[in-house]
Amino acid sequence: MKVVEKFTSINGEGVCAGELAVFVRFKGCNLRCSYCDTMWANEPECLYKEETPEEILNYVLGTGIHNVTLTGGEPLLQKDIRDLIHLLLQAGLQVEIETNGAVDLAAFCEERPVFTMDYKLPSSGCEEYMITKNMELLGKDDTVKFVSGSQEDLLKALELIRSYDLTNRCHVYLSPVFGAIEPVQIVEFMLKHRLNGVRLQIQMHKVIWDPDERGV
Ligand SMILES: C[S@@+](CC[C@H](N)C(=O)[O-])C[C@H]1O[C@@H](n2cnc3c(N)ncnc32)[C@H](O)[C@@H]1O
Ligand SMILES: Nc1nc2[nH]cc(C(=O)O)c2c(=O)[nH]1
Ligand code: SF4
Ligand SMILES: [Mg+2]
Repeated sequence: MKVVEKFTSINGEGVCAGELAVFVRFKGCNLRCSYCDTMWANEPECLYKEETPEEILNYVLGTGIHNVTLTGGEPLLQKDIRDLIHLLLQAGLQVEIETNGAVDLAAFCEERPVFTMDYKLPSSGCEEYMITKNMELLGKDDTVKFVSGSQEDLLKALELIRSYDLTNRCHVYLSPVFGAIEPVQIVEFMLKHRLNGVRLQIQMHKVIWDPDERGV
């Protein structure tokens, strides 16, 4: 598997935000979002270490931390990702996958990690690649995240939350594209539309550390 970084930190995003987590970041992505904060991991020349699922499991076990986040890049494009998910779950770890909404989740639903799935909104430039039937595969422990950079994005998120009844299916987060929209604008939008059951999320690691710092 093509690993570009592994580190321990607090999870800065999602339902486990604030808890310790081990991160494994994989190289390569099938999208190119306008705002991507880890585009370096998607570049063909990015250096990586080839590691087996067993080696990754051993690293994770060695940290003594129970939450594992697989991210990237797009982690579900790694050839051995199913083997890795299997090993981590078998070891009793809490496995979260950050995925971009452009990979069919049906293939990953037997042995179930927790999915944090983005729906890429208009300002990402990648909305056309969204596989909307993924929404129907999500359950109460999963999350749909709308990373929003404009009012147009927020209106699209609202439409999807309503049409898929997302707040009754899974966790729903609105998160600002870092630096593109003020969090208060999202709060105002939530109040205006009475978005009960939806949470605002700010990437906590970008508040704690320099926003461009890697490995945190
Ligand atoms: C770098 S992506 C990797 C996983 C997967 N490719 C995806 O997009 O979900 C991890 C998370 O960071 C979010 N993200 C990337 N750039 C961001 C930015 N500039 N501001 C806020 N969130 C960002 C993505 O939307 C995604 O939820
Ligand atoms: N601390 C921290 N938490 C995170 N949660 C999701 C991340 C990601 O890049 O997917 C991330 C990250 O890069 N750092
Ligand atoms: S899908 Fe994720 S990793 Fe890929 S470009 Fe978009 S934010 Fe970056
Ligand atoms: Mg990140």
